[in-house]
Amino acid sequence: MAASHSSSPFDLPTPLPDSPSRRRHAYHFSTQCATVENPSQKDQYGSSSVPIYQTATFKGVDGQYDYTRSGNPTRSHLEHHLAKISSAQHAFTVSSGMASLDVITRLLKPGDEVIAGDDLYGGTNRLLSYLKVHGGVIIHHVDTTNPSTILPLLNPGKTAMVLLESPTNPLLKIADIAQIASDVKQRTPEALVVVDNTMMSPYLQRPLEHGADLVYDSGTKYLSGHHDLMAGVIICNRNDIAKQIAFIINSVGNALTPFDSFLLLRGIKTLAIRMDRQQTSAMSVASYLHRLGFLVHYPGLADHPGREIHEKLANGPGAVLSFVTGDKAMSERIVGSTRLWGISVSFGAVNSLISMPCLMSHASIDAATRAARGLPEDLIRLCVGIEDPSDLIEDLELALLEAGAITAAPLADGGEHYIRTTASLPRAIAKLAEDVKNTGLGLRTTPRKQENREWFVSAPGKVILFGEHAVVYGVTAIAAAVDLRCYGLTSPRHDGKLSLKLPDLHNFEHTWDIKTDLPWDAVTPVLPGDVHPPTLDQKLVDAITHRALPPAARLENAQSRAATIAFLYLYMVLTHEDERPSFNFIARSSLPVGAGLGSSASYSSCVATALLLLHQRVSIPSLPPPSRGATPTDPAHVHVSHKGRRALPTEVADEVNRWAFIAEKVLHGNPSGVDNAVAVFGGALAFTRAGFGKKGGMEPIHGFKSLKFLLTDSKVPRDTKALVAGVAVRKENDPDVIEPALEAIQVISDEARRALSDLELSRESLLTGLTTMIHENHAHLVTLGVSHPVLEAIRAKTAAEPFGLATKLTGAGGGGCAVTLIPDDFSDSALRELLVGLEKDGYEPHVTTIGGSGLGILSPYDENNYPSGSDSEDASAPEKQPESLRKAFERQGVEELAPWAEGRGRWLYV
Ligand SMILES: Nc1ncnc2c1ncn2[C@@H]1O[C@H](COP(=O)(O)OP(=O)(O)O)[C@@H](O)[C@H]1O
Ligand SMILES: C[C@@](O)(CCOP(=O)(O)O)CC(=O)O
Repeated sequence: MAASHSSSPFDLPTPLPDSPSRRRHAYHFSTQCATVENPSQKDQYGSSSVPIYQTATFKGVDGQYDYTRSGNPTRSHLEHHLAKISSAQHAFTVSSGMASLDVITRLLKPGDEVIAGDDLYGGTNRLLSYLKVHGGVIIHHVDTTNPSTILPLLNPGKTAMVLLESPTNPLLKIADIAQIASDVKQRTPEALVVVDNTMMSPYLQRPLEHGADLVYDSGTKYLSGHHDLMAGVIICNRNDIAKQIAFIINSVGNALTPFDSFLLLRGIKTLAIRMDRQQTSAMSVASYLHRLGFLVHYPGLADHPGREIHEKLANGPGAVLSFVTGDKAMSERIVGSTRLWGISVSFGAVNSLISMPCLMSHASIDAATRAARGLPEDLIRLCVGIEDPSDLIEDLELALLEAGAITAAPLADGGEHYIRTTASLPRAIAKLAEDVKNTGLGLRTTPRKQENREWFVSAPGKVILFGEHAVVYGVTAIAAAVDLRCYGLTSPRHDGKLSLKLPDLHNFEHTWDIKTDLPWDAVTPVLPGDVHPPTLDQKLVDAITHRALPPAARLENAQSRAATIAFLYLYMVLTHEDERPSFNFIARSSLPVGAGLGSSASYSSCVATALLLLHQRVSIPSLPPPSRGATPTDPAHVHVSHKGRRALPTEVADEVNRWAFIAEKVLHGNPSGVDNAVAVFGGALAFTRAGFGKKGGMEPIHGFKSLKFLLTDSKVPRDTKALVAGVAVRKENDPDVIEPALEAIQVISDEARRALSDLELSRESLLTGLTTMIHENHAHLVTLGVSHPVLEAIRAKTAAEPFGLATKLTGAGGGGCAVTLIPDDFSDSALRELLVGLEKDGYEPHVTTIGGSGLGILSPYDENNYPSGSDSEDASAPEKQPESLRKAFERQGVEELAPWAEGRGRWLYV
């Protein structure tokens, strides 16, 4: 993991790459941990280990230090080192993790309100309860796994602090720190977002980067790693808060002692290496218990409900997990039977520990509150150390056997294996059902209603500025929404049929009898609340391909073939039991199809949204009914100045994004996910795919809106799937050429991200920098083998005098589109001349600004304006009835599509 250094003043000895062409990488985290250097505090004898200044006072009057309560050189070294590895501006160390929270909560005043989680470390809960009684502070406990539960409690002028743990202790629940921090900043900007990061350490998670104001760690745990000291760490970036924290620590007198500072500094040097080992073993232990059938809480497991969010926030699942047995006495027996696992509170040491939170770390929370907050009495927490994982699993297995939690069962081949004893199964099943029910988009308790609405949805295409192809291998891509979109419209049927119409693809159209024409025997439905596995169900793809596609003659076009399979795949896996909605779906796009502008992702996003709405797996927020009749131009609601943006909740966007990614997999084989992320979330993003040894996720970039680009469609068709597969082959055959190109592209993306977010960078430097980076990124794409003579011709034309512009291919390349940066001082007449020249050569140029809205859904309040476009009803529809939305949609020319759709009413956007 490369650390981000831009915000830390402690930039030595870490080198910063100063030009995209000079590949000099920032030191990785483990290097930084091991390298303790503070240039402003050189040791007089050059000692390689920081000395312990075991002194209470310092002589003299004008020295840097006078009294160890206020400052001590050993502690300064430690704090400098902690700020460096946390990429933070300020770090403080105190006598324990709880002392950190004590210092932080001293920022509160009587009457202030604090919002905290409902699954919290017992000590945190105890201190908050104390403050409630003695400090007049109002504490709200909420389920932080659902950011929307916090919203109603955000009380401007009152809410002073939002206190989060993620993962929580001990249930390993995940809070979307980034989403919550953004909500808090929007509604109660004065409130501080505080995160207890002890479970993760700065190696795995840096909440300041996700919008937190203050982060604290119990240094007793992973940072020190040996359970031989107590320490607390507080980090922050804001100078005003840092000043107050320093004041409180000095006043209270709980700063870390010189000797403990020395020990903590020593421990930190091995943080990364310990955590890597502990995390890998934790994954093995979690998988082992999961295989036996226990309900295991660990964000590394595929079925963990918060896994995707956790992967966005952190670089790994950590080394703490918990599980239930269904029986408190049995749990006690298991804990008592282990030998290698020490029965102990705390976690983070090199030795593995086992505990029952309700009897130990969380015993200070009374039983009724524990029950109310869903903390099971039989919960066992495991904190995995660095011992050999096979010894750990064997010890656990023997303890499970001794306690009667597992039993030997015969295998068909005559061997035997262990299975969980059935006595505790009902409880686990009940819990599972409860978990599913509790997920926001979970199982419906009411039967499905017949859907009579027409759903009109749309999603934008994208332009990748930097990082295409490389993004498939974990390199960051910088991409933004374009102002061309795909539109999808559903209309209900009542005849048990399903139809798909794709006017852009040779007017492809087909209708299926849902019961008889689709290969239902091949589908494993994904139930509401569940996520689709990371790989496609090839059996279903094959069954659709061979048994559900229309005759070959009608589907010789590979594009409509792929689009149909993607549509049917989603339709079938989203269907469960006999809930099989009957409707027509039609998609049209103002984007060129297959030109590198993400037409497939915008189509996938429209399909996913339409199907999720029709399968009633997502719903859009309800508004009060209009006070007067709506018309196509007047939605009859209060005017909303932000034009519908942010009206679709994040849960809907996330769910659509997950399913659009599945459709993209059908269309592309191995998509990175950047295209569908832009299609759903809109704006401009720095996107990194998860799973390449570094943090995956996306970050919005704001510096794009003012830039003007030219997108030139070369009109040379190409196939993303084949181009991506081609790069994979070259990477395999020629790693010495391809790997350095991928690394160089990462440097460009990092640099571009930094430049675009740097508000102080002059416009001229930004444009010059982007120009260089466009040339360099294109050169690397040539190395990856995805350019095309026609793209080089467009580059040459735009670069030639008098234009002198920088152009690169965008998207998969091999034809498709090129993107050209238009600087501010490029005259209108030169632009006209360039456009005419490009058109003359047979290309299709399009001047655009980027970064507009993502996924949109037409608010359904206009449903009365258009009768349902049901095919089965059309025949009997009286001529004089107004035209159906579907008919009008089909009739629009491609140029009019966007303004016409806009005029249909109020669009809600992500
Ligand atoms: N308007 C549309 N209607 C139907 N299918 C579409 C549409 N736009 C894109 N697709 C699907 O996406 C595929 C194009 O994907 P791809 O080659 O990656 O091009 P792009 O670079 O535009 O995303 C098409 O073959 C088709 O299957
Ligand atoms: C080449 C790639 O980086 C982008 C593909 O974009 P498009 O399909 O050409 O619009 C592949 C991907 O990110 O999935």
